[in-house]
Amino acid sequence: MGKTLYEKVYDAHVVYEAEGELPLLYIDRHIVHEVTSPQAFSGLREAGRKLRRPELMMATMDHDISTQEATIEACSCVAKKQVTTLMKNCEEFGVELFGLGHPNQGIVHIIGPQTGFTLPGTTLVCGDSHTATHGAFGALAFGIGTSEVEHVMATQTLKQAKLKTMRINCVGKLSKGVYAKDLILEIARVLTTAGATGYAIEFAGDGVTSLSMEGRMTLSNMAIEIGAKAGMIAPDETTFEYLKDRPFAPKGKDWEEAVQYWKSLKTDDDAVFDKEITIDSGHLIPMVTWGTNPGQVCHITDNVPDPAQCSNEQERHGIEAALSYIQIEPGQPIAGVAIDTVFIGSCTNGRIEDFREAAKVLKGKHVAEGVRALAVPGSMAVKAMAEEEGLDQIFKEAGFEWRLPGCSMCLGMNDDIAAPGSRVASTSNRNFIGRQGRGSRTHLMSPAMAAAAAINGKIVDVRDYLK
Ligand SMILES: CC(C)[C@H](C(=O)O)[C@@H](O)C(=O)O
Ligand code: SF4
Repeated sequence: MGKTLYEKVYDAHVVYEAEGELPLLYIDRHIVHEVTSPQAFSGLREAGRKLRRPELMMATMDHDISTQEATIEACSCVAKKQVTTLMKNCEEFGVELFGLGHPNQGIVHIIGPQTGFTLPGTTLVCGDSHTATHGAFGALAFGIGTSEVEHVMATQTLKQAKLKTMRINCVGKLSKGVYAKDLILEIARVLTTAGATGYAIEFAGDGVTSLSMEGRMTLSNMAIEIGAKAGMIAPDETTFEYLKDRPFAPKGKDWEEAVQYWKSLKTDDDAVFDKEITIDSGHLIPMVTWGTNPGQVCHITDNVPDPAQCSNEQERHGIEAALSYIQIEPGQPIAGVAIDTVFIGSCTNGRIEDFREAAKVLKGKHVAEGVRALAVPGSMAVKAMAEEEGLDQIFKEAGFEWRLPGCSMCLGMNDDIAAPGSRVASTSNRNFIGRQGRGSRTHLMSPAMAAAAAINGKIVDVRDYLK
């Protein structure tokens, strides 16, 4: 029987399998950030250990740094400590750090791919739940806990159970005004946030292969939001084209050999998945979340659910609680809901294409009165590219604040916090209660949809603005 893409990468990395224990996998790549690494470094220091392969690690700061000023002074108290600790640790243990102001600095899941550190067929880990993002390249990438971070640092291996496999076949290319973000939100609607628990997903079909690498990363990024540990996409010409000549990608003869190998990283025709589902991506329309998890989402033309019409008691309570927090009437249309804050950024939608698409909507327009709008590039490279194309001007002229790279209002660990009671049109990946600031409410959507919401002061169908 043939193998799936996941099985091929997993099997190629098993270094030891003791009876009755989980297989030990070799880890090719490890990225660290300021929030989940301090204890791991301390553990190593206390045990008198060194890093097994420091050259396979990359470090950056993203979660709680200021996006207004690239200095330690501009960081909050806790952030200052985490940032300086990371600097000291990287110095002491010999890890390459892309710190504040460095041209490679940015959100972990944006700088890995952009520098060619993320490669097909590798195992890649990071102490961060959205590590699945790198699976868009055909890497087996997943988030790990702090004790696992320490284990990888010390041994370059990790014990990992083999996951169940699921293929999500996306049939049909996305139409104008519909993006990878809409596709993953539709998948979350169909599967719910627990639908892929225990699985490694493979995203397939022409709805996926027609996407750019940026779009594919948006899909893989949110695999965790439907419960999956990994979200992989088979590497193809689009992948190779994206990676060629990136600083850490192989060069010359090594590149040729690597591409040869990467071409084998496809699910075999006779491989069997534990589960397969099909999504009609060809007829998809823009999506917006109405609740407090990414699975509570509907099409822009829909009304939010009415709990009174729900026969399942648990589901009814879930809807009631979400609507009560989010303050939307049962059965109300999602279009037309007023927003006062807009956030375009994060590891889901903080890439160059995201700013290009939002800028198309914003060009020559201004955000509605009373709307606070932030545009936060995912990395210094994205920022530089956007500025070279003049996108920053479009954002600024539209009344957006154009910031420095970081996680920013995705989770409000720095001072980019949504005000209590505010309602945010956000391109990030989590709409949990209070995620962007205590008492704030989040509606997840694509960058183009967020831009359209910004200029209208309410949730609208972006397709009306792209004619
Ligand atoms: C702070 C960090 C550990 C966290 C995560 O693991 O995901 C963050 O990135 C998030 O998105 O909530
Ligand atoms: S941008 Fe948001 S989701 Fe991504 S790593 Fe940062 S906090 Fe986590």
